[in-house]
Amino acid sequence: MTSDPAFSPDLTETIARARGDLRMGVPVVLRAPEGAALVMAAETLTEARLAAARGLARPVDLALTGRRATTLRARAYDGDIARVALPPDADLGWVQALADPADDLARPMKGPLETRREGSAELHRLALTLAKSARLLPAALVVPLGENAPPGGLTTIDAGLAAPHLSRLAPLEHVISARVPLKHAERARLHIFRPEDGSEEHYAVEIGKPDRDKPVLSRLHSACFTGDLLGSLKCDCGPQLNAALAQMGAEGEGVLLYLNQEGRGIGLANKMRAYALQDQGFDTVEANHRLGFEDDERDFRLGAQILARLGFGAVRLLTNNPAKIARMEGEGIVVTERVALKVGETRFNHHYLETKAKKSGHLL
Ligand SMILES: Nc1nc2c(ncn2[C@@H]2O[C@H](COP(=O)(O)OP(=O)(O)OP(=O)(O)O)[C@@H](O)[C@H]2O)c(=O)[nH]1
Ligand SMILES: [Zn+2]
Repeated sequence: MTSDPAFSPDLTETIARARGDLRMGVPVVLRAPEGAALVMAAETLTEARLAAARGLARPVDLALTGRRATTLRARAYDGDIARVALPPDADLGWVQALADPADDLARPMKGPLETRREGSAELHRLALTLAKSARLLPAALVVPLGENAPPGGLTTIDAGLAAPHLSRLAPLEHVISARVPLKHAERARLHIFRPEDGSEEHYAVEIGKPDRDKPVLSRLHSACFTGDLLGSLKCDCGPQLNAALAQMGAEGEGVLLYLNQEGRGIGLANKMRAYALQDQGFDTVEANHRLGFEDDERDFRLGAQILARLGFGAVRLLTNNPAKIARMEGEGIVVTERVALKVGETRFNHHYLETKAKKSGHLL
C-alpha cells in the first residue's frame, strides 16, 4: 500500500463523493471547530438510520430552508435557514412530511415546531447547500457527534473549507467538439464542457463560424426534458429552443448554450414535485418556494464562462428574461441587444408565462 497523498481525494472530489452519498442515503460527516455532525438528506433517510441517529442521544435537528419554514409557519432564526428540533416521538413520516410539501394541504398541521436560535447554523447551511447540489429536497437531518467518534467509512468534509468552495463556479474542461448537421443549420458544431466538480456536463451548439470580434446571436437555454424532448405544452421551452436554432440557421451563425440546469436548477424530480403542487393550484413560483427553493436556482455564471471559453465577449441575447442579461453583464459579457423570443404560448402555459412576467420580471 502506498500512502502517497496524490491518490487521496482533494476537497472538490470529496464534495462530489458527498453528493453521491447523500443521494444514496449514506451519512456525511461535516467537521467544524465547534464539533462534528452527521448529515443525512431527509429524502433518502431510512427508519434504521433515523433510529441510529437517536441512539447517539444528542439533540437532532432537521435543517430546512427559510422558504420551507415560511410554508410550515416555523420561525427561521437564521434567516435563510431554520433548525427544527426533532421531537422525541418523531418518526420517518414526520421528517418526510416536513421535507416534502406533497401532502401539506391534506395534512396541514405539522406543528407546533420548535426551532433553535442558539448556536451556529453553519453546518445546517452547508448541509442544505449539499442537498440542493445533489438535486434532492433541501432538508437534512443534522446530528451532532459530541464526544462520539464518527462511524467508519464516511465521507468527511471540513465545513470551513467547503462552504466557500461550493459558492465558487467550478472550472470547465472542454472535452470534445464535432460537427452535427442540424435541420435548421447544416454547418453546426457541438462542444461538450465538463465541470471539474463532477456535476452535469453542458453543451454549446455553434452555428456557422461566428466572428469572435462581433456580438454573436446567442441563447442561454436551460434544459427542460418535458418541453425540449416530450413537447410538453406546460412551458415554452421546446418552441424557444427550436425558434432560436431556426433564427441562427437563417442568419447563418450563432451560439446556443444548452445548460443542464433542469427545472431552473432544481433537477427533474424536484420540477415534477413542483408540477404536482401546480396541480394543487400553486403557481410556478409558489411551488418552488413551498419545496424550499428560490424561484430560480440557476447559476448563469456558467453561461458566461462557456461564452468566454469559446472566445465570445459580446452577444445579441435571445431572451425575455432581464435577469439573464444582468448576469451576463455582471460576468463581463456585453449584451449589445436583447432579441425577443416569443413563441409557443398554449392554453396550458398561458398562466405560467403570465406568472413569469408578474413575479420574475419577464418581458411580455
Ligand atoms: N422549477 C420549475 N422549473 C420550470 C417550470 N417550468 C419550466 N421550468 C424550467 O425553467 C427553465 C426555463 O428556462 P429558460 O426558458 O431558459 O429561461 P427563462 O428564465 O424562461 O428565460 P427566457 O426563456 O430566456 O426568456 C427550464 O430549466 C425548465 O425546465 C416550473 O414550473 N418549475
Ligand atoms: Zn420547459
